[in-house]
Amino acid sequence: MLDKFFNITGQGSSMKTEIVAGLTTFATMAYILAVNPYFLSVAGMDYGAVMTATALSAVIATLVMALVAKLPFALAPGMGLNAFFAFTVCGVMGCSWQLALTAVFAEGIIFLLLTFFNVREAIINSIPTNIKHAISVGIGLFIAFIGLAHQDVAIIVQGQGIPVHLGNLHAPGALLCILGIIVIGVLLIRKVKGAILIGLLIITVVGLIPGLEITNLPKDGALVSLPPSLKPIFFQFVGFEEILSWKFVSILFVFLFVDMFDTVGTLVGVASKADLLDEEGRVPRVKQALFADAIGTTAGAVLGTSTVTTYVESAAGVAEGGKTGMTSLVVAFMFFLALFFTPLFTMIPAAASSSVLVIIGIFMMSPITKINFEDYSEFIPAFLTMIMMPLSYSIAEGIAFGMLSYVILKVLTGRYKELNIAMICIAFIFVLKYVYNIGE
Ligand SMILES: Nc1nc2[nH]cnc2c(=O)[nH]1
Repeated sequence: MLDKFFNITGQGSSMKTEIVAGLTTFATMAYILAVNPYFLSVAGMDYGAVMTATALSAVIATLVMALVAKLPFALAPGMGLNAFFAFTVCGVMGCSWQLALTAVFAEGIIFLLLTFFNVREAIINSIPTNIKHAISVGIGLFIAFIGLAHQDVAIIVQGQGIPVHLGNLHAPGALLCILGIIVIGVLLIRKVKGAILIGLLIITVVGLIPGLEITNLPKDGALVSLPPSLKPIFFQFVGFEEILSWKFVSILFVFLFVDMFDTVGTLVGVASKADLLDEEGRVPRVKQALFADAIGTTAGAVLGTSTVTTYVESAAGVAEGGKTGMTSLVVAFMFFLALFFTPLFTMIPAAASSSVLVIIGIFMMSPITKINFEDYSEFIPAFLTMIMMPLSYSIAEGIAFGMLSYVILKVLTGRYKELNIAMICIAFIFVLKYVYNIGE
């Protein structure tokens, strides 16, 4: 029945492949169950309640992705915007978390409307093919960088006088991450099914060796626990008088902008990697996928968490052969289980997930061969898209640099016939963003 509903065999996949893919994606995302509550608790929110909201919002959004869009993508509160929520909006700007949550809710509603009126779909379809390939490559570089620079791994660290440099390779976190890359690499070369998942488990077990202190053991030894109550953060929005301010509008704009281009980039990049794009380079059922994202953000804000987004980690399951909504159904089920087994799932150490991020980074690089290297009006924007993602630490900024340079170069070389109205509108919005420093 599930095979028929998701057309698993028809798409050249199998039930086993889809389940392994779902488990793999979940394993690379499980860290969010611990990290999101940690970030939002810095903003004053209740840690346990945010953990429940994180898992529940991931279940809801990923279920919509599985059952309505039938695509192998998983969703959860994003790491870029939860940091912006906690450290910029509530920290630097001094706003209450209730105001920040209201901005997330408003963003979710606007997203629903933009999706309903096909605006987001038009944006995705207007991205030039070479930039679409470059988005995948840029995400690859970005996630490998995230893995290598994770504080518990620190193979790449902040430099003194230079932006970054090599960290201490003798530290256990760095060594285990390197071991993870080698183990998964060997398994992949030997074509072992479930290579990423096996690698994750091996590093988690090796991290248990006494003295290493890599794998996070549950504090009181209990692996099962009831989910904490949502009550302190459920439906906590501010009134109209606080919404009618420039501060609120500028916060809302950043949530909207980053979420929109992050999601667009992730959908295009990971779908391209999964060979899911049609002949014209379009993501199938993209409207439904965007709908899942918008529902996730809106429901997440009601439950009490920052913007829910489509995760780049979905590339891990796709790399294991996941092609259908069955993969995401497994992820949704695992997030549901996680509500009761949080201590178990948060054992996976950063060294293990970071080695996976590096390996996925390598997978995401492969569309580089499809980029047109001969025509500089295509290659320069593609290059800027790729290089700006890791260096600005943002998928959205990478796309902004790529799209802006694309339009400028085509106009200045008299090739404006290759542009369409949507591209010009997007470039114009990016010009406004940079001229007025919105989001800085
Ligand atoms: N696309 C995307 N994937 C993520 N994985 C973890 N955080 C994020 C995020 O903010 N965006």
